[in-house]
Amino acid sequence: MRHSSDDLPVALYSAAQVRALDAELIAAGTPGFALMQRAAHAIWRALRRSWPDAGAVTVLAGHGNNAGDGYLLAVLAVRAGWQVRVLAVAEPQRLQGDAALARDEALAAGVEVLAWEAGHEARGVLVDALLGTGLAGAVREPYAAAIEWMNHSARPVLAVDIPSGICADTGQVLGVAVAAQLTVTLIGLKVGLFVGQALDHVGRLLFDDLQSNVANQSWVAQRLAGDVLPHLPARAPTAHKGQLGHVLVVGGDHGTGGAALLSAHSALRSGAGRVSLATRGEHLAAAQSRLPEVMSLAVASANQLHGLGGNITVWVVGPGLGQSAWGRSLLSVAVTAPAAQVWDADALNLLAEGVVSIPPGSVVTPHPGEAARLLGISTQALQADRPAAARALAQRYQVICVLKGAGTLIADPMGCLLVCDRGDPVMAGAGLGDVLAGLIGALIAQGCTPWQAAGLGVWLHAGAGEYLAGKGNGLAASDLCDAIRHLLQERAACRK
Ligand SMILES: NC(=O)C1=CN([C@@H]2O[C@H](COP(=O)(O)OP(=O)(O)OC[C@H]3O[C@@H](n4cnc5c(N)ncnc54)[C@H](O)[C@@H]3O)[C@@H](O)[C@H]2O)[C@H](O)CC1
Ligand SMILES: [K+]
Repeated sequence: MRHSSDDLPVALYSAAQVRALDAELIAAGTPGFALMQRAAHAIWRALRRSWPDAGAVTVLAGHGNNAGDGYLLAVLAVRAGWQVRVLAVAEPQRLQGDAALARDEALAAGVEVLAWEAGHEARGVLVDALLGTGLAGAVREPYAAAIEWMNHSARPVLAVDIPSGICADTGQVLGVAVAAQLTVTLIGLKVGLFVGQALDHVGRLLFDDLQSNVANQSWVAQRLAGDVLPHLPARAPTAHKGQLGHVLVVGGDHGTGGAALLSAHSALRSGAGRVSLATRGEHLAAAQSRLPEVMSLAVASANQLHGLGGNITVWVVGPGLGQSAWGRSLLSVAVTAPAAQVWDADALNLLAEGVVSIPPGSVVTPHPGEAARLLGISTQALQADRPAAARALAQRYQVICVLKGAGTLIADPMGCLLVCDRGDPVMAGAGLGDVLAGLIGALIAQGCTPWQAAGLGVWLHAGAGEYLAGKGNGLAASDLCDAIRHLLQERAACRK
């Protein structure tokens, strides 16, 4: 699944911030019940547009305001002549405030309200109004059983605000979560809709701000949207390679030369003026025949690398580097170089071991396993709160951290966070990280700051994956390079 992100805003909020926005709106004179009515209208519009001929809807209702939205939706559906049933997972008498008013309105409108039981038939479109931003801790019974029931119903599911069971801050499944075809989220986009396991649960995403005008509020993260990313400076007619940076890729120990070659290929195709590769001698013949444009050097010891330093703009260190004495010694030269640094793969494993310190302001591109090692936590703990992990890494090492995986995150040491909502499962394959590291290096070489290069690089990389997804699985990492080149050209063309 992917989100339909074209017309979504870029600002992402925490659950607490959305609750605060909600409270501010109410304090400013819009009654909570009016917001709930607007929410119901937004959900009903989305439901009718997505399933115009369904004719029947079953609302699964909890006992918070998320349920209130569901009860008012039921009113709209029954008025439109649809068959409507609310299955109340918590006793309807537990509802309070606006949610209780919504329940009363539904009963007055003639909506059938029954206590949920596993034996009920699932009719029409299922509306998940069990748990929203008020979810706290692992989903308890009978909510968990009702969520399983929905997931096994083989009916289309529309989630109100957020699929029940997904944490609005981290995107993690808290025990069990609704797998929706469509989520209609309200007031502000929650960061948890875009990261972690949420990507398997949200389905298509629609947004309605309920006219809350949240644009000026502070947010916790931003969607990585094409229109806020930098463009590479246009090349002057007299441009020459010396102005477009020199990327040095360092890596490729015994048996892992392909990773370094992929990074170098990627840097070349992404427009770096010059690309060099420092690798084991055994990879030289392959490098020279596959990438004749790249200056490939056999490096047996750290001393040989010292001599290269002077004219390099960006070091991309780590693809296939290994963790032997050879890799360690090359990495210890890299840290002394007066140039930008992009560290990937084994450079990060060596960093986690404390072999070297990384220069502040560098870019690191860990996958979850590498990131967990850097933080000294389990991969499971890391995945449970990816935004927090990306921020912690950026702060601990004073670097730009690109935490890879579906919903790649980019964090800086100040706590700024970007979330990539592009990409495709065809990208789950070997070598794609090597391509990303080379791409980010090439963007820095051409004048982007490390932060800009990380954002633009992740966006182009994921966009290239989407672009090639139609061709099916079996994507080779090197295929991405031409697609990235094409997308870079498209961005340049848009600008004219
Ligand atoms: N005017 C408004 O307030 C609007 C709210 N909107 C919707 O409201 C929800 C948020 O509502 P809230 O009442 O804060 O919380 P929930 O409905 O998500 O649920 C809280 C309810 O659930 C119980 N609970 C919490 N954790 C668990 C758990 N792990 N297992 C089982 N039960 C749990 C808890 O006891 C609470 O009573 C928001 O998402 C919107 O959908 C609208 O946006 C309109 C305006
Ligand atoms: K929900």
